[in-house]
Amino acid sequence: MSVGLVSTLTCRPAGRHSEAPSWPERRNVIVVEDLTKRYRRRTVVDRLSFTVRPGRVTGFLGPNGAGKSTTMRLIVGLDRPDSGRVLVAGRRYHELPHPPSTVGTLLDAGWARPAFTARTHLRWLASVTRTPPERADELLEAVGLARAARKRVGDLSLGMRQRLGIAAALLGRPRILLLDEPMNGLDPEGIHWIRRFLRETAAEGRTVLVSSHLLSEMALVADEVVVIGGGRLIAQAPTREFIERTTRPRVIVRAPDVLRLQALLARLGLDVRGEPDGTLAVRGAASTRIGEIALENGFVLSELRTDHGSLEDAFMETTREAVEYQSSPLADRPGGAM
Ligand SMILES: Nc1ncnc2c1ncn2[C@@H]1O[C@H](COP(=O)(O)OP(=O)(O)OP(=O)(O)O)[C@@H](O)[C@H]1O
Repeated sequence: MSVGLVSTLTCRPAGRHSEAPSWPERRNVIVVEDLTKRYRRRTVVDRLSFTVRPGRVTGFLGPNGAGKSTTMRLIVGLDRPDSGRVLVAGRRYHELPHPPSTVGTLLDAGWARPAFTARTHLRWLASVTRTPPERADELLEAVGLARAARKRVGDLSLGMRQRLGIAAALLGRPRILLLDEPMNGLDPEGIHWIRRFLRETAAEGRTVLVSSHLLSEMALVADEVVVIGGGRLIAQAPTREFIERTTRPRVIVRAPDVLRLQALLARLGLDVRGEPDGTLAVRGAASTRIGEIALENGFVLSELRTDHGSLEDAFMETTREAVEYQSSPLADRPGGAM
């Protein structure tokens, strides 16, 4: 599949709008301000504020039911907030002069008419968004669906429907992309493609907000994360900083005489754990100190490094209290829930 798609998304010349001075004017920024949404009596987005900036991929993370999709719908005016506001490129979504060229969205890849072919679906969308029909073919090629162009939407696999949804989001050559779980159902090649695509899109100065539960993927692709739980903001930070601030670093040590070294470090009051791969995970001292202890006591080390933990560790740590739908210990055991 080609990633040349990104280079086909050309930016339009910057234009200034005449808004009230208090409204942000920066072209590609999404500002979510004190946003609240209730369904019946239930508050699902709760005084949420964050900013999504261009030139980077922003991962939108949260446990099931945290309010990510609702927030995305509110950003593009598919739902009305009870209070607060969202500014997209300095305006409310419905005030944008030509929304498809400002914001491209993938919010529900399943909404296309099943009887349409992939090509008809995209061409139909092109006609309603006043986009040249050739763009549909160009995008089918770019997202790897050229050979499935004549297949009915209803016959496409989940991953193919995701690709079609991404193509639809790109029709208007938008400056801002909002993608809700774009990796759902994609095969490894598709995931590799979307990773490159997101990075290249951000590198072109566009704004990318992408939600996903695939935290190892988000660790690779997201420069920054917005983490929510129970509709509230938990964190907004560069991904690395979020991980380092949230997880307790461990020093990983590998040594031929691992058991004696483990005993020594434990005697010195350090928290030492033997790992299944034969390394020691040590907490309570920096790697330099552990190196010194090893040297002073004649131990040979074959590995010594600091492990800051993963995005998943940081996510689990920060969202623990906000997790609404939690599996029971029984279901954690292989076959336990059967
Ligand atoms: N139209 C609606 N009517 C009533 N409740 C709704 C509606 N849409 C969403 N909700 C509720 O709002 C809460 C937040 O849902 P939302 O889909 O935004 O969460 P999410 O973070 O995207 O979850 P997931 O990761 O599971 O997709 C959920 O409890 C959901 O049931």
